[in-house]
Amino acid sequence: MRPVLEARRLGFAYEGALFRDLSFALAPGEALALLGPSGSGKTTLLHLLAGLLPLQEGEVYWEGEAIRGLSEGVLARKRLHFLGLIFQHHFLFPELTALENVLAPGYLAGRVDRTRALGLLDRLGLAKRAHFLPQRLSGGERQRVAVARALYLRPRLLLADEPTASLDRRQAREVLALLLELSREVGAALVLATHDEALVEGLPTLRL
Ligand SMILES: Nc1ncnc2c1ncn2[C@@H]1O[C@H](COP(=O)(O)OP(=O)(O)OP(=O)(O)O)[C@@H](O)[C@H]1O
Repeated sequence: MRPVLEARRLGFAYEGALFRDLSFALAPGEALALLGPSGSGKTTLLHLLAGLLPLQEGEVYWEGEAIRGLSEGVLARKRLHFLGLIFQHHFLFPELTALENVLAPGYLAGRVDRTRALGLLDRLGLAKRAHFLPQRLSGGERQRVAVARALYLRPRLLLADEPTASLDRRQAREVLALLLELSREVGAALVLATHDEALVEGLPTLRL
């Protein structure tokens, strides 16, 4: 099967080299944990994989297509459907309800399906919170809304940057378990950056 994401011999340096010669490929539904201490380059690598930072050495392929050389406009259009992003901070719109936040990418893509959004919130244990504003949700609940939003347009690839770092242990495990379960279910590849080795025990890992 063609990989969803392939990184071939990636290297990147700011002043000094951050990493070099990184290669991996992910099939649909596969997950990879990026492990490394603060400053090791996890966010930088995710940005390269997302086409948000220009490549230096090596290549990134999205479903077999090299992203080097694609214009900003083309990348942005592809990203909307190909990629779901989840960050350490949830970045929900504070003035929109949980449901409206999940639907937000749908407005951009012209695909507004309230039933799908409600179904995702339900899968994430948030059926009763659909009409709450983010300020009335717990940290774990907000992050689960962010997961639902990232999944809404059925992305092929999910990139998650320390998505559980602001949560307590129990909530972190819950959010991670749901993220893994749902990405497998929809056949999205997942790259998850974390400094927390215990949290991702058992997952394939790449160390920076
Ligand atoms: N725009 C930039 N210019 C110069 N150096 C940068 C820039 N962005 C990041 N760096 C440096 O690159 C290194 C890696 O940063 P990066 O954010 O990728 O690490 P990280 O592993 O994600 O860290 P954290 O877990 O703390 O988020 C850091 O030392 C950082 O200071």
